[in-house]
Amino acid sequence: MLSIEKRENEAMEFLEQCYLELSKSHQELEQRKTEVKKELRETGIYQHTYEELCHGAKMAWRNSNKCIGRLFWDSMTVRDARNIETTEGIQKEILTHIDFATNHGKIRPTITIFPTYLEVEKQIKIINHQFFRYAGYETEYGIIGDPATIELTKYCQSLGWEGQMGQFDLLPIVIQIGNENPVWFTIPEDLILEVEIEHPDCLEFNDLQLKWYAVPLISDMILDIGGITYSAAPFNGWYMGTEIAARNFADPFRYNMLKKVAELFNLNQNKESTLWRDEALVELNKAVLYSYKKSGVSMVDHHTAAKQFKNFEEREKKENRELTGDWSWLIPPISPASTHVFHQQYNNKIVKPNYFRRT
Ligand code: HEM
Ligand SMILES: N=C(Nc1cccc(CNC[C@@H]2CCCN2)c1)c1cccs1
Repeated sequence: MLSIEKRENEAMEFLEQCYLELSKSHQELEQRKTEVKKELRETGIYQHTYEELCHGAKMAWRNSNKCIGRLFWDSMTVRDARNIETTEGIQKEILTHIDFATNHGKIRPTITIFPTYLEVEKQIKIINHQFFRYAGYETEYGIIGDPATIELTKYCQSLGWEGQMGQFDLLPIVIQIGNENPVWFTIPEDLILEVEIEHPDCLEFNDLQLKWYAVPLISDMILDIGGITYSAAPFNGWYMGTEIAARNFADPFRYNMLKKVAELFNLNQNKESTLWRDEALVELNKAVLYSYKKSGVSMVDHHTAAKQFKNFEEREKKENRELTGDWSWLIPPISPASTHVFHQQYNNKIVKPNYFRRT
């Protein structure tokens, strides 16, 4: 927990940067700093104006070193849900976020910010890592579904949720206020947009019966703006194809599909040097990009994403802001050296506002 002193310094630093970027007058800045100092001294916390909250959430995205998608940082929709206090209210806001962000496939980067409290017993926590995620089941015949969610699946079952033991059962969303009993709910069918994965040139690809959800919606990161941390601030963008095709479907500890794809394309798996893994990965990535495009669901390929990131680098330079980045996350998992990112170094300094993993 931040000391009052530390929180005040972070608040002042944020207000100076934020008001400068919003071209506010010196007067407005000084007046606001006085107000915030007073509120902090009296209550130990302070309430952001909507403008500060909105710009702060965008600055946090702009400062996310691991994110290749930051060119569009200023165009995010920021939904202020700080007036919501009940689990019913939270559920309604979450479903409205999903509907608005999905937008029938033309995905809108969006964040919903729930209230934050000093009192631990009032803190809102969304248990899920992402709103959309498939269940993982350990059975005596092996694992069904996504191995990455086995623990969360067991936890949801302990709360009374019953899965269908399928490869792609969407898990419920679980929220908890303070130490109250967690509340769970399923996402209504009409709000769920998924993409069936097919290959542009190989009909048998459909036999793999692969699909994935349209909207990546991270719900377990903490938004830190000017010394205030928001523990429930779910945000979404659109997927980069490699996330699904080179990791979720390809990792041996996820859906582990490379062998099956190689069989489908009659690739010679007798020795590594036939590069059958690499060929299977490319076919899988082509299928994912083709399927999202065909379904009208937003997605970016890793080459286009790298070019957009190059634009971001140039624009940040023009704005006289020091670019920060985490090279090991910014390079895509396939053909990394075919992008400029691989051949460049990035300063991995942590700048706030930012999004942080829950510890
Ligand atoms: C608009 C399209 C976007 C694309 C294509 C994109 C792409 C990515 C990718 C590929 C990663 C690496 C993820 C992984 O390897 O697991 C990433 C990480 C990240 N992105 Fe973005 N992003 C987008 C929008 C956003 C938005 C709207 C936010 C927040 C407002 C955001 C914040 C982050 C953060 C915090 C991480 C690091 C996550 C972690 O530490 O685990 N991104 N992004
Ligand atoms: N395209 C996206 N991908 C993304 C972004 C942040 C975090 C994640 C999930 N990363 C964790 C997984 C699991 C370990 C390595 N990757 C995905 C977005 C998700 C939300 C906004 S954009």
